[in-house]
Amino acid sequence: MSRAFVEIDNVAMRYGGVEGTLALEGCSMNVAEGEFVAVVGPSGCGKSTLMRLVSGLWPATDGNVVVAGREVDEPLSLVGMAFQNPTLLPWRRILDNVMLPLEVVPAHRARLRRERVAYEQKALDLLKLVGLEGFGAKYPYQLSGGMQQRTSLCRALIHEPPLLMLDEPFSALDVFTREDLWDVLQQVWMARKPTVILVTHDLREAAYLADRVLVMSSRPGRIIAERKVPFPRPRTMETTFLPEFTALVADLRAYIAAARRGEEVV
Ligand SMILES: Nc1ncnc2c1ncn2[C@@H]1O[C@H](COP(=O)(O)OP(=O)(O)OP(=O)(O)O)[C@@H](O)[C@H]1O
Repeated sequence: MSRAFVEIDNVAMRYGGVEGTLALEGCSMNVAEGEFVAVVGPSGCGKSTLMRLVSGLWPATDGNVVVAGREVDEPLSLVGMAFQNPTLLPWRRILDNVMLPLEVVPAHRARLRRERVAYEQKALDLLKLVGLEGFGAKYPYQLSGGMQQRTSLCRALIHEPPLLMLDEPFSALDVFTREDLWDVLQQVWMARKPTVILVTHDLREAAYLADRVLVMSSRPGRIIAERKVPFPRPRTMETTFLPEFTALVADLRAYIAAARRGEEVV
């Protein structure tokens, strides 16, 4: 970990003009290159908004967002995204949905033409990793919501982006599948060390996966607390039974409860 890869400086975001909803205000945070950061906070505090600004999907109303040393003013190509709503293209098979970033990101397009078979194998390997072996030829409507969410995780990973933006990527999954996918993500992070920003409501998930957990205030959202996560990797289910893990989750829960009441967090 070294220089900041993502720099968010005093950002505000208001939807719908001057009378609209102020989602973020005075929001600042840095994420180092190769760091795994989780963002937690009360419902509606602006977490998804923050993700959209960093990914370049929306411009900030005020303040600066810099990624890899460049002001973000258009959708980023170095990012892999998996959001709450998987938004798969219904007319494309699962394998073709996973391969979509390779067709969209210019650096991969030419290589895809030359090395289609190798890329397809990589997509199939990813599908296998998330438990979707044999589903590559299906269409999204033939898969459950959770399976579509897993597909969207594969799509976020296929082009090995240096920045992963994950907005509740596991929220539609049952607890066992979710915990399996924590390990998949942990494995991917340990192997490649992408910079990751994960938004989640699941405080165990944040503590299991992240190097650092940032807590947001109620809307308008800003970062009001941070906790480093000290547990060595690979973390396992045993880690989650440690008293220190339980204490960390309890602290995060208390921060969010205070934020919901509008209290300052120390
Ligand atoms: N496209 C939009 N147009 C207008 N208002 C919006 C839009 N998107 C979000 N908002 C508003 O901005 C605020 C923050 O929303 P956002 O989705 O970023 O919160 P969140 O923390 O991700 O919520 P949750 O935890 O419930 O997923 C909310 O009041 C929401 O209604």
